Amino acid sequence: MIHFDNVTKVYANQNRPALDHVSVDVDKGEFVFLVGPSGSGKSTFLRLVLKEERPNSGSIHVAGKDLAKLSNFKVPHLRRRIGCVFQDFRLLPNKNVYENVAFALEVIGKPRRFIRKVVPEVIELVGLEGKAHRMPEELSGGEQQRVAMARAFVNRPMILLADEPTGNIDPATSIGIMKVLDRINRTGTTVLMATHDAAIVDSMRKRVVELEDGKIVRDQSRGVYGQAY
Ligand SMILES: Nc1ncnc2c1ncn2[C@@H]1O[C@H](COP(=O)(O)OP(=O)(O)OP(=O)(O)O)[C@@H](O)[C@H]1O
Repeated sequence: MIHFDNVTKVYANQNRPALDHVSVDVDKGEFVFLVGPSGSGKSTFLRLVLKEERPNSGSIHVAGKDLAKLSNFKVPHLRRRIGCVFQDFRLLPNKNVYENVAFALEVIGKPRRFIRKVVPEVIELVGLEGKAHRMPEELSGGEQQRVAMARAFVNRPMILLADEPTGNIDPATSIGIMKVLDRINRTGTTVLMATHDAAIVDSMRKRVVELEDGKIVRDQSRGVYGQAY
């Protein structure tokens, strides 16, 4: 589903690569944690998957497509098939829960009847039934992140990228967020989550890919946050 072959990314005016000869394969339906210290290249990896950045060398395939050969006008189509969740939720403050989720489908032209059917289903999937008419400011951080996950998932993306999704959420609430990500993963969506949250990584026992100074230093199935000896 995601295939990096010897990928190097050096940002302009930087002498050290953000990613340095990275090769990794993520299969359809996998759940992968991307861990590593601040500045190790996790966000750069996610941006390359979305073709928000281009590598200096190496090749990247996403869902069988060589991103180097993907013309600019096809990039929005790629991004439509990849859901994104961020640390800071990024909800529309003047739309309620239902409208925030529905908006993701409206902008890609889905019919109103379809939207009315699937939005309540996804709101229920993330555990927010009964809260569809709340405004973001009337929700806890954990609930806002559930809305963001519903919005990212409502179009049934093949991949969900999560960049530090529990970064602004207390540990007890984070467990609920991870249950939703696990539920999304069980529908067949490939999940790639960048995180510093050791407790969460240790509790999930999923594949762990660790970056350090832009290099993969560990790739472990059913791993933990720190190196397990
Ligand atoms: N737009 C940019 N321009 C120049 N350098 C950048 C840019 N984005 C990231 N970098 C540099 O690339 C390296 C990797 O950064 P990246 O954001 O991918 O790390 P990260 O592991 O996601 O860190 P964090 O956990 O703090 O988010 C860092 O040295 C960073 O300073």
